[in-house]
Amino acid sequence: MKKNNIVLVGGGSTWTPGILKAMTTHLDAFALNRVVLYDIDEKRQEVIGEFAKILFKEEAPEVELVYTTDKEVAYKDVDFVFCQMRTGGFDMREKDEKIPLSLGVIGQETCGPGGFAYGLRSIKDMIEMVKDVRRLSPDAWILNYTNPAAIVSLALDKIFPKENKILNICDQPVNLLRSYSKLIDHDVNKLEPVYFGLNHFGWFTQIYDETGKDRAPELKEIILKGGFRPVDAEQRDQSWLDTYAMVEDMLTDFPDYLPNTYLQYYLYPEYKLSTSDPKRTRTDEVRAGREKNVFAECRRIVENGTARDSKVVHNDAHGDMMVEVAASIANNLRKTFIVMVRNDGIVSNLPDDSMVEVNASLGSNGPAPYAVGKIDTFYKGLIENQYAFEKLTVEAYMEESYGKALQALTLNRTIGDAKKARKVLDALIEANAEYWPELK
Ligand SMILES: NC(=O)c1ccc[n+]([C@@H]2O[C@H](COP(=O)([O-])OP(=O)(O)OC[C@H]3O[C@@H](n4cnc5c(N)ncnc54)[C@H](O)[C@@H]3O)[C@@H](O)[C@H]2O)c1
Ligand SMILES: O=P(O)(O)OC[C@H]1O[C@H](O[C@H]2[C@H](O)[C@@H](O)[C@@H](O)O[C@@H]2CO)[C@H](O)[C@@H](O)[C@@H]1O
Ligand SMILES: [Mn+2]
Repeated sequence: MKKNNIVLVGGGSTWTPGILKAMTTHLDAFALNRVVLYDIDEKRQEVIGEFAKILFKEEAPEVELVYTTDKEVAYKDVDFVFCQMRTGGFDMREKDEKIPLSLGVIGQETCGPGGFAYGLRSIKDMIEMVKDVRRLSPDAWILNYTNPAAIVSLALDKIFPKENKILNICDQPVNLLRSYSKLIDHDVNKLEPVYFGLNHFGWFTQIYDETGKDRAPELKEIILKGGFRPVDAEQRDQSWLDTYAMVEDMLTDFPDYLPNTYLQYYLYPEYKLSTSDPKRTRTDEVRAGREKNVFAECRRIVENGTARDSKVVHNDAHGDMMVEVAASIANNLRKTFIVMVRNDGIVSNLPDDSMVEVNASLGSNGPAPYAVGKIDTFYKGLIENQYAFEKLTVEAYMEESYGKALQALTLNRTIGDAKKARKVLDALIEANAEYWPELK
């Protein structure tokens, strides 16, 4: 089996320890030669990088581990790029959440005006990353997790239309599947989901088990009777528990399919707004929780010189999935994953150039998506509205157009009012002056 050279972009991310741990536990499936951690923030990178050296010395001593802030080192001769950057960091995520909330609309990392603002920041850095990678590693696979993945994937598809080695993926479907598997006490690896939609905007239509039986009806009944909690509820902050609980409401109103949790912001914007605190948002929870714990634990491990007793770097859906996706491509396994691809007729009554999130078999020639066919009016209407928002957002960036930005935000279901959209847009322009193109 070929041994791969990997670069993890956003090497100082809170998710990096878990991904590295997953790499060390999947070496039989995904062989490694060299792992480079790359970040633009030297301090963050050093803490996680020193931890990584200990982890790899203990769990995978044959693999070379390097960390750097030099992109010439990072992108040279790699087979796979795992990309998970956050342009503007948590300081800007906080503004994405708090500015809209202070103006009376939803403030969220990837949905509504927060996702719009984050999107305009991410696109620039993502274009630069793709160009750098292609200069230094023309054949590398770029596996992107950077959010807002819906907008990033659409922008990259428009800007690099001939690229066939960029794949955008989200871990939310796999994480939901793990939670369903717990509800019916079934091995998650034996469940086969069928899914359609846009990223953070989709539905599971069936959940087949190994006998071919669709378990979705049973799952819906269980959730409608007893609610829904994530598989790792003990490790979740309150906002994620509230989010999962909303699945019961969505199923009560729209019982056809099992919804992605992110649909709560589009279906119940007024309720979500009324239960949000503009002074304390998800960013505050992450800073006080995951970020603080991950960095403290990495420092502790470095001080002790061993990672063997560590809990923070445990595997979850995120790390496992990233490595399994890479393994399926590297070794032409053609396993099925839910990924983002250009529609091109997969959902036959949606625009060809939308980036849909659907099942695909994943091998060395990339994703081979499965056809979905026609979707019903309610779902088509919701998706077309959201897709128009995403497309206008990307066009606003590419054409540096204030008018398109205003159209995008006016269309978004979390706003739906042009005067509100203009207020939020103007406030976000001011906050993002350092990151966005000038919108004229
Ligand atoms: N697709 C998914 O389902 C999924 C799941 C989890 C996280 N994410 C995304 O992964 C990313 C990281 O999330 P996080 O919460 O760990 O954030 P984080 O801020 O902890 O980590 C991101 C890191 O990226 C670095 N960075 C910023 N710009 C960079 C650039 N141009 N080049 C290299 N590094 C850069 C930052 O310095 C930071 O250390 C975010 O985009 C997040 O939305 C996606
Ligand atoms: O608010 P955050 O930073 O905790 O999370 C935002 C991300 O949420 C989703 O990711 C889930 C993931 O699916 C699951 O495996 C688990 O690790 O929790 C994460 C949330 O904490 C979402 O899919 C990502 O796109 C978001 O970035
Ligand atoms: Mn996601």
